[in-house]
Amino acid sequence: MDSIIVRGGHRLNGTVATSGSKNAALPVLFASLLADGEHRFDNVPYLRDIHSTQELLGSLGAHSRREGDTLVVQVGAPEAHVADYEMVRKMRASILCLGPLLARYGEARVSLPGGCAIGSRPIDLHIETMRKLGAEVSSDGGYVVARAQRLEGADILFEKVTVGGTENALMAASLARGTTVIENAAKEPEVVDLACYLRAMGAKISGEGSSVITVEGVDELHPAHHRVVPDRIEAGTLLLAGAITGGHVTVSDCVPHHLQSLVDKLRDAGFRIDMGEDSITVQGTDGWEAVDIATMPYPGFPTDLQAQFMALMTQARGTAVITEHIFENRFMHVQELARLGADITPMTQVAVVRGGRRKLGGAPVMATDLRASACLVLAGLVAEGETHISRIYHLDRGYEHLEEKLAGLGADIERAH
Ligand SMILES: CC(=O)N[C@H]1[C@@H](OP(=O)(O)OP(=O)(O)OC[C@H]2O[C@@H](n3ccc(=O)[nH]c3=O)[C@H](O)[C@@H]2O)O[C@H](CO)[C@@H](O)[C@@H]1O
Ligand SMILES: C=C(OP(=O)(O)O)C(=O)O
Repeated sequence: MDSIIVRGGHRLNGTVATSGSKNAALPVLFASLLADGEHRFDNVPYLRDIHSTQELLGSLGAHSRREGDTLVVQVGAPEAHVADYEMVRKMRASILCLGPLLARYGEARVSLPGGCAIGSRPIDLHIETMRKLGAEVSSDGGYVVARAQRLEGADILFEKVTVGGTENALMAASLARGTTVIENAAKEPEVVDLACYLRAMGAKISGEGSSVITVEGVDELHPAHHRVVPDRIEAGTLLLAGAITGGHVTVSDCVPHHLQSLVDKLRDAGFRIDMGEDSITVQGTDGWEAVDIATMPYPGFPTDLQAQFMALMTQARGTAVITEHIFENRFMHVQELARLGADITPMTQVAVVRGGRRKLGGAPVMATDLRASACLVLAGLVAEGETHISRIYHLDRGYEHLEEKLAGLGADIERAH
């Protein structure tokens, strides 16, 4: 099993490019199920989750091939409308085939994703949405089974902001009869990117990026060409890598305003940040202050950057309070950071990080989930000696060539096979 070895103590310097977004690429790939023919997606990162999605789409009659960073998906009639447990288990985003399959074929059988390391990850809001759109939904042997002759537009008010739920609603409503109004919709850039692709396919959507989205259903959609938005979480992780080493790093090929909440917190901590048209630069500093964060739906501080920000706070002057509002168990990295010498008290939703410029020391640690892995890499960049991170397959689900990108900035990091 692969692991990553980091030898800390090098300031990062230089420019590094952002890849396409995992969390935006997955929904648009699932949206391709809504129309037969050839769909083209540029800027699709090489990631384990993308590969898993290709496998799942293949089992649903949508075969794909790579042309460099472009993924071409050829959609044809599937033999069955089933997302198998073995595939869904590998990747929770598989639930995003529920809306497209149901809207297109009038039936879907999708394995229940179950919980994962970061939390229980229920799908009740997805199911409720399909019911509101007129589907009959039941569960059978660990699968959600949904059926509808033709979905009917409806008013959907989400009791909680849900990114995946909003995405499934958008895809299903695009082929429903009549108008759907989604209230308390997620405003994440990945939702906006999906709406853009659906519109390119002929969908009639307005209001994406705000909390009310309106969809006028159409009878048919067609394949289209789309460029996946840059990965704001990868960009944020790379920026934090520069910050934690006191380095001077420019993260290019990103959408700076997608990272406003992180930039604000970095400035509060005392970092100098310059925002360009499609780049962000963090300037080296030798000391920074502790600042509190609380994760929130966009445009709030992203849950997917909480672990990496915690690594930065272990090196701050003072005490930072980190509150996780999205997932109930997203502090698995705390115990591993403690193995490197960090002083953190985790409570139910809150972790108290006592920084005080405490030196971390290298140690063997274990990645427990995707962003926790990135957090340990960042901590390893400043830990004295060698940090050996195992179970790195989590990282490969969401970061393209992370160790090459960091090595390009001057980090001493390598992958051991
Ligand atoms: C709002 C938010 O920040 N969502 C994050 C969530 O998206 P993802 O789409 O995975 O999760 P949701 O946005 O749906 O979840 C938001 C909250 O709603 C709850 N929920 C969700 C669906 C449901 O049917 N019932 C229910 O109770 C979840 O448990 C969670 O507490 O994880 C992704 C991967 O880390 C992040 O990129 C997203 O930014
Ligand atoms: C947890 C994540 O992904 P997923 O929703 O695919 O598990 C993530 O992107 O941080």
